[in-house]
Amino acid sequence: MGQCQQAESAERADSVAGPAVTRQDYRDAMARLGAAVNIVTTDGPGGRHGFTASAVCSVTDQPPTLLVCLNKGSSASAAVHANGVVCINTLASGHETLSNLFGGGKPVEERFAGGEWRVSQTGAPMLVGALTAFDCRIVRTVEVGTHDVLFCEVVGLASGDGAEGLIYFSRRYHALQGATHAPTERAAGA
Ligand SMILES: NC(=O)C1=CN([C@@H]2O[C@H](COP(=O)(O)OP(=O)(O)OC[C@H]3O[C@@H](n4cnc5c(N)ncnc54)[C@H](O)[C@@H]3O)[C@@H](O)[C@H]2O)C=CC1
Ligand SMILES: Cc1cc2nc3c(=O)[nH]c(=O)nc-3n(C[C@H](O)[C@H](O)[C@H](O)COP(=O)(O)O)c2cc1C
Repeated sequence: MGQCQQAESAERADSVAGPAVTRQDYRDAMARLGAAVNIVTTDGPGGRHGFTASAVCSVTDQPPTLLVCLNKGSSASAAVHANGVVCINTLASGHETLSNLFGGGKPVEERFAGGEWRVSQTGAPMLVGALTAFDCRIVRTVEVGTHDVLFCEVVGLASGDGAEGLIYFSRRYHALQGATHAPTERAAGA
């Protein structure tokens, strides 16, 4: 086996019988799957932290639950696990700079200085001006490969009046036109 083939085979996903899919193949395919952009924040005994996440998905509405995939190597990981709470702040168009601030490599204080925050019911920072925000307790964590899948039960919600969403697609941000609606705020089940 030549050097190139060896390197390629080392890059293949860890699957016994599955097709040969490299990490780069997978990422290139995922780049074609558009997703909302969120800043996931936390605070508590483990300290304040936050990271940008597109791997966020609704699981069930009873009890209202989302999942978030967090890279175990992220600088936010220890704080998220220690605090056991997160606020999933879904970004609106115009939040691209904030998304990049929380997208890695910046000190925590610099990240939070880029936005206006208030303290949610769980204590996690809630972004003023977020399209919508889910205040959550982490009820279960499942480790898969490089990531922890956090199952987050929603205990409070806040929706802003922003009309345009933000989508990450093809490694770029795109504004998404939507209908304007009145701001709401409520605890889950209310
Ligand atoms: N789920 C994740 O952990 C994601 C991580 N990122 C990180 O943001 C940076 C820039 O990303 P892009 O400009 O989109 O280029 P990219 O080529 O690194 O990623 C393309 C797509 O692949 C997926 N992806 C990337 N890294 C992943 C990972 N470690 N685990 C699972 N899925 C992953 C995402 O859907 C992403 O939009 C990279 O460092 C990337 O690792 C970005 C999106 C999702
Ligand atoms: C648009 C975008 C989406 C991202 N989505 C995720 C994600 O879903 N899960 C994740 O663990 N990291 C995601 N990241 C990467 C993290 O925001 C961050 O870079 C990573 O946690 C490492 O950051 P650190 O410098 O704090 O360690 C994303 C980055 C960007 C720019």
